[in-house]
Amino acid sequence: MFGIASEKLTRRLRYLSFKAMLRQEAGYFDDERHGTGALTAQLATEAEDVNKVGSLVIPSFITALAAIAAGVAIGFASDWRLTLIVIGCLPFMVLSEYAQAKASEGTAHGVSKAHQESGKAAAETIASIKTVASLTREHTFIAIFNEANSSPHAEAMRSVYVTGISYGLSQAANLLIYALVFYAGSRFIIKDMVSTEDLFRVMFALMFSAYSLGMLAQNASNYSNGVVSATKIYNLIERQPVIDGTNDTDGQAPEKFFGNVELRDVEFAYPIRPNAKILKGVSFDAKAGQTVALVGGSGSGKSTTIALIQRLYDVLAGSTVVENIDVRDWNIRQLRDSMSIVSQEPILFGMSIEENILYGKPGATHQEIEQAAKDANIYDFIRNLPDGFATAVGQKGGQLSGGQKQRIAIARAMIRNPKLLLLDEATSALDSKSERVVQEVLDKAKQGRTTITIAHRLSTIQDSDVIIVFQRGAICEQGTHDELLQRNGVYAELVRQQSLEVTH
Ligand SMILES: Nc1ncnc2c1ncn2[C@@H]1O[C@H](COP(=O)(O)OP(=O)(O)OP(=O)(O)O)[C@@H](O)[C@H]1O
Repeated sequence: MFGIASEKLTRRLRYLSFKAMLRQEAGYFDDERHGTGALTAQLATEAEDVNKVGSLVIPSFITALAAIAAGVAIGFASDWRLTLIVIGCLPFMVLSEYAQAKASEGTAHGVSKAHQESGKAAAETIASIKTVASLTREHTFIAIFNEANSSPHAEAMRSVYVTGISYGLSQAANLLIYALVFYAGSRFIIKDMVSTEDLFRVMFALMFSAYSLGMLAQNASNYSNGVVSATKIYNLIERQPVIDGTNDTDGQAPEKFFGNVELRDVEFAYPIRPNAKILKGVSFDAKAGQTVALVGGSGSGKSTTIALIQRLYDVLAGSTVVENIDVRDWNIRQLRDSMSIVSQEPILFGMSIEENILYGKPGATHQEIEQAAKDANIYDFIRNLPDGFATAVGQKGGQLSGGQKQRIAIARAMIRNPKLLLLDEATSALDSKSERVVQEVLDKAKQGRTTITIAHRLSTIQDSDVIIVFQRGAICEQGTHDELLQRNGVYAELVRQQSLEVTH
């Protein structure tokens, strides 16, 4: 009964903590202390700790209480002197069981923590197997894994000694206590103070009580682990995120969305590095239907700007305004639903092509899915696959080429028919042939919507209505391609550098 109840509670806690994780704002995950690895490990193990309280600690507490009551009653009904002697010895027996449990539990914890470290090294290597193989660095990573494994090995060796010695000591203590009680009992029998039956009755009744108390003592450590884990889980569940991506009730949304975006004197620093200003007074407009390009050196704050438009973070000062509403006043789900983003690394889920596209617009008809695939110029490819739209893409889309993945990601973005399209270097991870195909798709996709695009290849954004040039977190120039060339400033220099790269 307790087992069933605690299993149900564990499932609920897992559900609530996963839901809580999805509610947290992006900055929460940037913080290494709350890295995804730590949180998912928390999800897996801490609910289990709480489970043990219900399935082990509570039942063993009730069993121990019942066994002690019965043992003491039987003992006193048989012989009170022997009963008092055995009761006097009980704390020592319980203590020795507890010490043994504590020692082996402590070392087991150390071993499993050490194994987690080496497991992390192994998982990271396997996940990057192609890079490891192409760098021919297999031996390096085998050595790293071996090194990471030496700590669990040392821990395990320590555990063997500690567990062995503490087990031996606790068994010796128990046997000593038995010997003492039998010695006292036999003296009583010789003196005719007690019968042999009574001696064995008292012994067995109270020994079973001691055994159940020992079990309780062993499980008591699970109780403290359970409390610590429950506190962590509840802290996560009860944390009120500043930006709650699952909240679909609060906030407002405009009646009609045209795709107007406005940044006003935006100052920003990432929560993990609050003193490093990333954006310093950034202001620009993207009017409905315009194509606005963000260009500039690496690390100048372009992707950060896109993240602020999606309200993955909050600005420190100034405001990000979408359709005349500050993003902080928008309903966060409606804000994000009203735009689509295509980024450099297309992220597909390990499901079918159809399911992946459907994530853009749950409930879309098959016709809409096909149309989105046509818009993304991937329809013919999908139709020629043996399983068509039902083809599984593999984990992270691993069974597709970069260009195919990107076009499916574009289909997922286009199925929403977004009025605001954000493109964060959507073609820069592709080879030149795929890049051309995807660029054509994107050029078509820009029609009839506001597009904010980050591009390194300046030739792809020359026709933009406005080009915004970022330099170290601030805008240094903005205008059309021709205006900026005439100005002969940073943009013109970037164009010169790229044409030099092309001609060389
Ligand atoms: N999650 C984060 N936490 C802390 N700092 C970050 C985070 N993401 C980016 N940064 C830092 O913010 C700065 C701006 O990064 P951002 O990605 O916006 O630049 P970018 O102009 O898009 O660069 P690139 O063209 O290389 O993609 C960089 O210095 C980067 O190290």
